[in-house]
Amino acid sequence: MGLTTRSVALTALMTLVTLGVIVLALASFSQYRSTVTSLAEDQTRGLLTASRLLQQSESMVASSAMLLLAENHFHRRQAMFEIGDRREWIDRLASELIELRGSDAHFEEIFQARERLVENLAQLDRWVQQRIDLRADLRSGVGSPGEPDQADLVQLADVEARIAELIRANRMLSRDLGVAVSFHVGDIRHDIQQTVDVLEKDIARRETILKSSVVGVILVVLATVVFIQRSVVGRLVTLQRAIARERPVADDIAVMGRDEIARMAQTIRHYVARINHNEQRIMAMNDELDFLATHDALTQLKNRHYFERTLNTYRESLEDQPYCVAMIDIDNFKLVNDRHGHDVGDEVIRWVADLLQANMPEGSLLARYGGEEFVALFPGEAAPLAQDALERTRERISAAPFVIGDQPITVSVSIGLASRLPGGDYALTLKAADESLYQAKRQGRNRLVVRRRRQDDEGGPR
Ligand SMILES: Nc1nc2c(ncn2[C@@H]2O[C@H](COP(=O)(O)OP(=O)(O)OP(=O)(O)O)[C@@H](O)[C@H]2O)c(=O)[nH]1
Repeated sequence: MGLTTRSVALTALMTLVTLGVIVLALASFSQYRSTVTSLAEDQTRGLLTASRLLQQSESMVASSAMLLLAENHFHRRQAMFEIGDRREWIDRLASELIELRGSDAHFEEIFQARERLVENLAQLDRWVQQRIDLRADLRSGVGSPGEPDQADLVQLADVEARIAELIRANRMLSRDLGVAVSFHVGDIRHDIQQTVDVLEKDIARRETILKSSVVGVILVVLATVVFIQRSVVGRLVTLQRAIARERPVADDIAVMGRDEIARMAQTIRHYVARINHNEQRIMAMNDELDFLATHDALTQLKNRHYFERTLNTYRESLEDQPYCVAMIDIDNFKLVNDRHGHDVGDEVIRWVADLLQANMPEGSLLARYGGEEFVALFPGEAAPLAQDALERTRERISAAPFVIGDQPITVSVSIGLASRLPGGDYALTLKAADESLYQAKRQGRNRLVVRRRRQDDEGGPR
């Protein structure tokens, strides 16, 4: 599976889990809101209605006091009108309660108490009516004027007693009604408690689900981080380290898997291999160019350019130490070319170069100076050995003729050797060696002439 696919899968998973948590949280909030609304609207309204019902019952009983105190029929009817009004309210509030919670046993008690209360009040009304009439009779002196009728007095006392009894009964009924309403209120509170219990359980359950979901989200996020660290960052860092080396090696670039980074690593590996290959070719070409720039193609000796460049680097150290320079030239070389051809002339130059090189003391430098001419530098400890080495080589060249096919060719060299002139530089020393070479040629060739100290070297030659 590619990196893109894995990233998309992880992102989709994370999005799904996060969306799940959000939906769950929203659903919980919505449920809590509807439960709280129901608590606030229905059950709290039920409580309020019940308390108003209780108030109306008490008011009804209180109205019976008005009835009790009525001294005429007008006041009595007024009190009864008030009682009727309370009764209507009690009915309305009771219906409202039934609508909210449905009917139960306590409603039966409430309605019975209310019915009996209403009946008692109607009875009370009749007794009060009778009392008003009796009192009116007694005041108007019906029977014997000036003296109250004994029968009326007895009847009035009887009515008063019945009224007192009804008042007591009404108080009891009022208490029963209050108790029934209280029970009903208790039921409502029980309902509220049940709703709260269910809500608490539900909250606890959803809390557990939400916590698990949050742990799930954290795990998915951690998995994503680990995945990115291991599959992307870690591999990129390894790749970066492999190619940040001074000389990256293709085999050090790990190609793991078949995803995008693996393909990129494969491409980089391919390029590193190509770059290394090209670099090796360029270095080989550089070596070759360097060799060609510093060597003579025919003899493989160092060339004049290299010789002079080396002298420049030696210049300062050569000031303080002894050295000598030799110029070596093949004798009558034009004749070799003319008699045996240019190619044979080349072979002779190579042969002389090899012999010279083979006999040079350690630390010395030999170069082809041009044509059939060579130059040698003997710095420091090589200088005292120079003359012997050159003499020995010269003798070997002239003693062992160069043979081409079955034809021997006599070859000899003339050598001019000069030590460093005091106060003089390399160019003067080289010139002195060249003069000695010229002397050797003039003295008959095949010899070595050492530049001796002269009067005009004052300052001066040795
Ligand atoms: N085969 C061959 N000949 C060369 C090369 N370079 C120079 N020559 C020849 O070397 C010859 C040098 O001749 P001269 O300078 O007259 O010197 P010489 O004949 O050696 O005589 P002396 O130096 O006086 O002994 C010339 O004929 C050049 O053409 C080379 O690389 N190969």
